[in-house]
Amino acid sequence: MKKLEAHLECVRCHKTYDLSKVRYNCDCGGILDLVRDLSEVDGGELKALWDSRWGLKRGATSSGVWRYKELIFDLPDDQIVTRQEGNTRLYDAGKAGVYAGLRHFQLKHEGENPTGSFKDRGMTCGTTAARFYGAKTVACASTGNTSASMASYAAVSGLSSVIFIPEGKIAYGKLAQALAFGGKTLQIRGNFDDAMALVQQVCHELNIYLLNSINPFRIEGQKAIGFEVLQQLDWQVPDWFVIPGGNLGNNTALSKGMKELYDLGIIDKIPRIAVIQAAGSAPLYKMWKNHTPYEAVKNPETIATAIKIGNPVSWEKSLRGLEWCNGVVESVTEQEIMDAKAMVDAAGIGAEPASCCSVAGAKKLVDAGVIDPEAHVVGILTGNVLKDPDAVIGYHKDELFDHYGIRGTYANKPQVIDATVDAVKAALGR
Ligand SMILES: Cc1ncc(COP(=O)(O)O)c(C=O)c1O
Ligand SMILES: N[C@@H](CCOP(=O)(O)O)C(=O)O
Repeated sequence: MKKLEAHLECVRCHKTYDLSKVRYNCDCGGILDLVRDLSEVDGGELKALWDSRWGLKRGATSSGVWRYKELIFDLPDDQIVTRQEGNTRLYDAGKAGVYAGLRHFQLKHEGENPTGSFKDRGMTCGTTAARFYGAKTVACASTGNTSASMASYAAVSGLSSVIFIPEGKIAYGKLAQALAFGGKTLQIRGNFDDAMALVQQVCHELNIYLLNSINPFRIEGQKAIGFEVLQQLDWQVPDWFVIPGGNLGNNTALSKGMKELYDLGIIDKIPRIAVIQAAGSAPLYKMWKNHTPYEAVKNPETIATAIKIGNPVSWEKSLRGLEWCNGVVESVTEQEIMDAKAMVDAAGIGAEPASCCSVAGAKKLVDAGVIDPEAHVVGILTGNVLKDPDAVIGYHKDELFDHYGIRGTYANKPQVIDATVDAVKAALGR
């Protein structure tokens, strides 16, 4: 297969740049996409190549990202930084499907990636790009998962990493990962949006390579979530994808990837995408629902700390993606997130709170008549259940009301009993 040359293109003014220099923004301020000319590509040949790599046991293209490297970042295998990410399972939603009112509901579990979230798909590509550009240090702002992933991939590839997190506002599992993997962790007095603004300034001034999803290589890697779902479905296209939205890189990647497959003739329709935001952190939802200009949310709030983001960097790309796929945006309350999570967890699948916006949102859209109960829907679970144990325990002990107004509707309360058989019998109702 002939290598597809890529360049950067501004989403706002369409000015192009070659890849010789690191760039995240256009001169006009717009953010950049990695673009390839697909007009000469034989989609059938590409699909056959990707299918031939399915199930490979070793080597870079056994990764669920680099299997598709022609449309991700086409480098020789020995230049690729990988932890064999991807290859995550696509589950039947079970109880969570019944809860959402859907007969054909599947959940793609991105929490099964090496560091427990979808970020690994973007990070394998981002750190490969960091090495491509000769960077020594990488940095990110994070609500937790990006930093866990970046710290790991930086350690694997011999780069140092600097992490900017909002102090006290990220889940413990994620903070633990950042520290364990050796990321220099700076806790900012402020929220994620403050950290995001700061890290961009710092990377510019100190010549550090930025690994948030404003980096177009991150988006390319995350496209592989959608590619892999379609390959798992033998290239049958679901009617809908439902995906949580925070900094809005992931839905951007999903829609970009689907559009590319459609342009290549690999799929014959673009699935619709529903982006789900937490009601207290929902700038895209507000804009989309009210047809108003973009406005950041000043003090974003939600128990789903991964998506506690008021000023997402990829909102423009998100809107473009919604147009491509006839998408919708929905918002869900704190109670809806945690009840949906209880269902995902009780189905034996499990995921962190932000992930469960997919299920809460699917239910809401079915109830509203937007998604047909007979539709084939794929929800993306973005992070592992163990990332945020406090949220799980708080819900099941019904201790979240005072702070979040959340009741443990489906709580599985732990019980304290005496160490006697009689006490066990009483507890089991025998
Ligand atoms: C677990 C989890 N789910 C969802 C999201 C939202 O993804 P995005 O920022 O790409 O919209 C994030 C991060 O923002 C996350 O960590
Ligand atoms: N949830 C994210 C927020 C940053 O998102 P990114 O995709 O732009 O890196 C996180 O885990 O930090």
